[in-house]
Amino acid sequence: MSAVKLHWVAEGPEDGPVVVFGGSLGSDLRMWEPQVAPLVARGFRVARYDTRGHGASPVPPGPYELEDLGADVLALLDELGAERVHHVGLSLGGMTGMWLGIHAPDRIASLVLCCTSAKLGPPSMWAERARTVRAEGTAAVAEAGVSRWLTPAYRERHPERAEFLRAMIAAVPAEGYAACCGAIERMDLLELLPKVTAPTLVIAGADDPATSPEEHARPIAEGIPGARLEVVPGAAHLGSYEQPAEFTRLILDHLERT
Ligand SMILES: O=C(O)CC1=CCC(=O)O1
Repeated sequence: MSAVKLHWVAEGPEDGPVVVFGGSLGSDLRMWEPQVAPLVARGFRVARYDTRGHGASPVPPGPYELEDLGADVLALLDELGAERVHHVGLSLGGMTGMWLGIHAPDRIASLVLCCTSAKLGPPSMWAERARTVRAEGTAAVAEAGVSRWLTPAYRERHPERAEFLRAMIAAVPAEGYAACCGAIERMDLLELLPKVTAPTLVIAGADDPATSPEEHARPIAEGIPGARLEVVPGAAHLGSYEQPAEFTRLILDHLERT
């Protein structure tokens, strides 16, 4: 399949180093709002995109593969006129980041891989979720999604933010969400991680029920030469949203070192 033209927003100085942000399954580019102002204030050009099938990006019929999502980002870099960028991705966005680091190393100055996995099974779970979404819509999986994204304590303190995120998932087109489930179901990057040459920071949420630090983040950090692992307390799967200050501090520190 050929690349689609993603919906994106870029903020910050036009001549600043470009940092591209890719989000989780079920999200749109608003999930990165907490990171924008701090990075812009440090002189970065922040480009956020909606993954294909999500937000205001096109929804081509499935199946999608991870290479399609990667090709979409390479087309976005061409559109931005950016030869080489930093890529920050969370979950599905991190999987796309790994694909870019493996297959387009010349375009990637550094990687930040948040709350993600190089192989996320079982495949039957993704097939079942895709079936549910195609039959009943994304609203049917939105509540369960928020319960993986946020810790119960955060939800209790911020019910309005939990509702904002629930509505975000419920607004994703069913075919886009389901086709991305298929891409995750078939993804296996573990053996390819040693090919990544970009300086890489892996960030995990200590309380992430979907991509736990030990089962998912550590194998990535051990597979990518020179990668560093940080585990953030009090964060579930959408760690950059729940613990924005600590995730942003770690991201900025990594960007400014590379
Ligand atoms: O929704 C989930 O189960 C968590 C998740 C896995 C990949 C992704 O982007 O989100």
